[in-house]
Amino acid sequence: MKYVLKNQEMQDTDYETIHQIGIPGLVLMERASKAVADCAMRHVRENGRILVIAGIGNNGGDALAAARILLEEDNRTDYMVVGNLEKASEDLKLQMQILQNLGYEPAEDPDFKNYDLLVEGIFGVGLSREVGGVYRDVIERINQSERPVIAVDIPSGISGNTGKVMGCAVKAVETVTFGGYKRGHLLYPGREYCGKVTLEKIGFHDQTIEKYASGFTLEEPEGLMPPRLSYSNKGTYGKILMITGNETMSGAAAFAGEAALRMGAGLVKILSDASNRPILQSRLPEILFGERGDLEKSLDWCDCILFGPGLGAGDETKEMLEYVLKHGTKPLILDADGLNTISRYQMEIDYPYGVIMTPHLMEGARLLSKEIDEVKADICQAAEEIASRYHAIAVLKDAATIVAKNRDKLYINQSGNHGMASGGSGDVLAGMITGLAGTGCDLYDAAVRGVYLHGLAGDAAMREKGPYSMIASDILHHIKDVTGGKNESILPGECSH
Ligand SMILES: NC(=O)C1=CN([C@@H]2O[C@H](COP(=O)(O)OP(=O)(O)OC[C@H]3O[C@@H](n4cnc5c(N)ncnc54)[C@H](OP(=O)(O)O)[C@@H]3O)[C@@H](O)[C@H]2O)[C@@H](O)CC1
Ligand SMILES: [K+]
Repeated sequence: MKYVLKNQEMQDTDYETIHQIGIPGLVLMERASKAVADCAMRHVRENGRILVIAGIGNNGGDALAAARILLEEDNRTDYMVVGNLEKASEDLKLQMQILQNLGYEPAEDPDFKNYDLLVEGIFGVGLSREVGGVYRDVIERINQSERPVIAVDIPSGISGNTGKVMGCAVKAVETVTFGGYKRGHLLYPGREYCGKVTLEKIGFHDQTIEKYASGFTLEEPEGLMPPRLSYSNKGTYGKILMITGNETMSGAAAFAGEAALRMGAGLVKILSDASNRPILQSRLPEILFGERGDLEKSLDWCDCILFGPGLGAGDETKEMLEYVLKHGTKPLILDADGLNTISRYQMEIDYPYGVIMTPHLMEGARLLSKEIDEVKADICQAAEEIASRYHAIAVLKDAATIVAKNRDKLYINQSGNHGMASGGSGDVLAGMITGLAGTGCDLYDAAVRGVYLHGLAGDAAMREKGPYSMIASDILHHIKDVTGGKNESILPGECSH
């Protein structure tokens, strides 16, 4: 798990580290610049020429100190500063003075194409508005030079808060960042401008970062699945009720049902249109099948409910949803037509047993009565608004899916790929989350882990089938690769095969 910060949260972490813990800013800067210089040296061959381009804030200070370290290591390095030096930060002025004391003057109007590598520290977490004027000119020259660029902390022009391009932005091959990821590293389009993101420790302590970070991300699949016990039976791992699939969409029910079973669920019962009985029971004989009339007794039977995939958003769905919201007493996962029904009939939700809502951007926009562009402008905020308005855990699905719940840290997902943008993928996700929730996993953990593992299964599918040819069934097929436990013993000492 890694923390993710907004600009202000990083600045608060800086402030506390320097002024309360007592690590001088210049010590942090020296470690940051050493990490940047090391990264630059990995990118240039011997005798390669490096140009360091600094702004006038501390991001520029990191860059100039990196130039000094590169020169100390005998690299052919020039530097330049963009902006009015009279307004520069004290640390930037100091770093520049040190370079001059060592006899290194800034390069005058250098041709960027004469260098093998550019290192840019124009703006970091202090970027506060759209980029224009001389800064815009330099950023455009950097991109037009077609030279590899290393960005200090975050590519200049990318908002650390939203990943938005603030007028223009540097396209980097690698970004070296410090302490924790910034949201702009993980959210699109920023993520595409960063290249590889390397996270370095430079003296911020984990407790300080944890105190200020409002977000986190997962990078390791280990330890995410609920434990399985030697002494257990199918009742131990959850009885899941799925209200899914109308007469034209049996596939949605099949995908969600199989995904929950592949996540380790004990029993899955699908309530669907009667015409789906032969299709579902031949495709997935492991499931129990029920018709809509079984709703009342099925609600008593289950440990967890999935409502929505492939249902259609008509009056019958509305009536069933009203019934579930009134009589259900178990955690509820609302997906697809469950969500469309809520928007269409302007239903309010205040369900005390826990709700996860899994909208894609268009469904999210409808839930908030907003335009999709407003949602895209800050998807973290949109996810938080859905969570707060519907008293739910919101899983807002996009290339970087967000999971939000009031007062908890927000999750930003990094797994997955564009090959997953195809029919059925969302049903698989809904089934995976429900499978985890039904097994007794905390609901927020079920949402986060389901999203992350779904992305990893999609990555495994892409490696096998490629982004064009992979389909939702391939994601299902690869769930086995991400749940682990293949070598786990059934009884002590029984794992040799
Ligand atoms: N604290 C520390 O010691 C450590 C800091 N660290 C490093 O410092 C970085 C943060 O430094 P920072 O806070 O000085 O902000 P930074 O990103 O350099 O930019 C500020 C300058 O940009 C200007 N400006 C902003 N937007 C603009 C625009 N659109 N167009 C034009 N100008 C604009 C802004 O002007 P102003 O808004 O004040 O008018 C100000 O002059 C951080 O990312 C990390 O690299 C690490 O070394 C760890 C230790
Ligand atoms: K930068």
